[in-house]
Amino acid sequence: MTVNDDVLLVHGGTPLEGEIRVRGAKNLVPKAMVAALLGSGPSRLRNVPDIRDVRVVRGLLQLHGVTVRPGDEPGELIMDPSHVESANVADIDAHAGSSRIPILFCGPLLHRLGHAFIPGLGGCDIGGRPIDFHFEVLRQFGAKIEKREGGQYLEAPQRLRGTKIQLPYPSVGATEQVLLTAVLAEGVTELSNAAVEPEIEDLICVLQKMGAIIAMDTDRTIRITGVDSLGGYTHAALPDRLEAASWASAALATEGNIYVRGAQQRSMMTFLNTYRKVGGAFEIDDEGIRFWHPGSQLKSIALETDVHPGFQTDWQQPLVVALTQATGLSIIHETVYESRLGFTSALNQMGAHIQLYRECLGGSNCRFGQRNFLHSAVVSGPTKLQGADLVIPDLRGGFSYLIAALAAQGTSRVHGIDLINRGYENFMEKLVELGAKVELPGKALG
Ligand SMILES: CC(=O)N[C@H]1[C@@H](OP(=O)(O)OP(=O)(O)OC[C@H]2O[C@@H](n3ccc(=O)[nH]c3=O)[C@H](O)[C@@H]2O)O[C@H](CO)[C@@H](O)[C@@H]1O
Ligand SMILES: C=C(OP(=O)(O)O)C(=O)O
Repeated sequence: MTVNDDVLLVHGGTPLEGEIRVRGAKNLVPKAMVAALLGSGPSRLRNVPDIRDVRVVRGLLQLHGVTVRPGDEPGELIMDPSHVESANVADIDAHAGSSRIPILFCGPLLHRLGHAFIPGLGGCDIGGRPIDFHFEVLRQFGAKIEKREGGQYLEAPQRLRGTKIQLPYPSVGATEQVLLTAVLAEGVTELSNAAVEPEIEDLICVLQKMGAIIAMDTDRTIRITGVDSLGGYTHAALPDRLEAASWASAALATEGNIYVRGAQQRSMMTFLNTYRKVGGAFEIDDEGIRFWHPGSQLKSIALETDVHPGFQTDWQQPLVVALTQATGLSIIHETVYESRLGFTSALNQMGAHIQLYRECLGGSNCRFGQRNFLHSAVVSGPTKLQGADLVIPDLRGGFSYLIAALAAQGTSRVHGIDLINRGYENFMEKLVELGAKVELPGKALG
């Protein structure tokens, strides 16, 4: 369901209980869809969630002449790039500001067409989010880049060449940029200081199925041997570990019990360790993970976000809501995005005690220390939360507000809920299934 109405009424105080299912990861599926552009034949992607970022990429692929149609199974997409060369990309501007994904079209389009136009990016407003690494690596491959009205124009005067790249920081997007470009470049590319998130490993699996040669070393080095052509792939996307953790945090904050079908231990090990330290309970089986509040007091913790295998930054915001219910002082050090703690001011209006600091309060000094970024927090708990008027600031912050409203006494009005559809499939139906008391004014739910 797509929610057009912008306000959700949340009557808090009811534990979330029941079962929901997570499907393919928001941070993998759109990239696997972009990879289909590299193939000479059709690709088949399974476990595709119905979220806005997928719809955006589907639109972009179609604009570039890729035929995208549902397969026989629910959540299956078949993408045929046979007609990319003859596509007319007139309406690309309509996709400006839609998501982070358009930047990843650079390599595939340069290989196929010799040129690309990339509209301005969207994504969550949680920091400056520059794309300098992306352009720097594309230049190293031999691309020419020019700023034009509404975006960036790129050209590859000749076949892109493999190169030696050292990322200044293990950026997920820049690592994917290198992978999607190097697979068809001439010769070998060696990427050091690469990001190694599970979604990147899954993208590597997709590319290997297409015929790519990619080796991952243990020291964040990825070596790609370019090939002359790639075929299509058949792949089931890895499940969304970020959505799964959001529901786990919701179970904890509302004193509930949620079975997340599809959640996988392997990609969530760091989150699970932290969840246990906070006092959350979980049980893993072959189909998913059950998360619940065991009834005892929750414990405060010190937490630092980091690149994989560290604590993923997208897990941070929902867990902070649960930490408002823990006894004592929790310390959060956000080291990936400089402005990702801004969402806490609304939690304070609801009754939380969260103080932000410019200093690095974790065990390490990060890129944001000694600068003007409120990127550390001290959460003092437990505090009773009260319903409030909330405006959704970003994807995970938005889901965190939903959790806070569900945990609070009284009614909250949550504005801007459509943003959550960018990364959480059918979240309203899931909330209703879990017994949440939510209302879209003027509409029946459930
Ligand atoms: C669609 C998608 O997969 N989004 C994820 C992806 O975002 P995304 O790929 O945008 O995140 P990056 O890993 O690139 O960003 C990490 C850090 O590097 C900086 N940076 C990045 C690129 C660049 O050219 N220059 C630069 O300075 C960013 O400002 C940020 O501080 O990884 C993030 C980190 O796990 C997740 O939070 C996002 O959910
Ligand atoms: C930051 C996120 O996503 P994006 O990179 O798409 O803005 C997120 O999923 O929390």
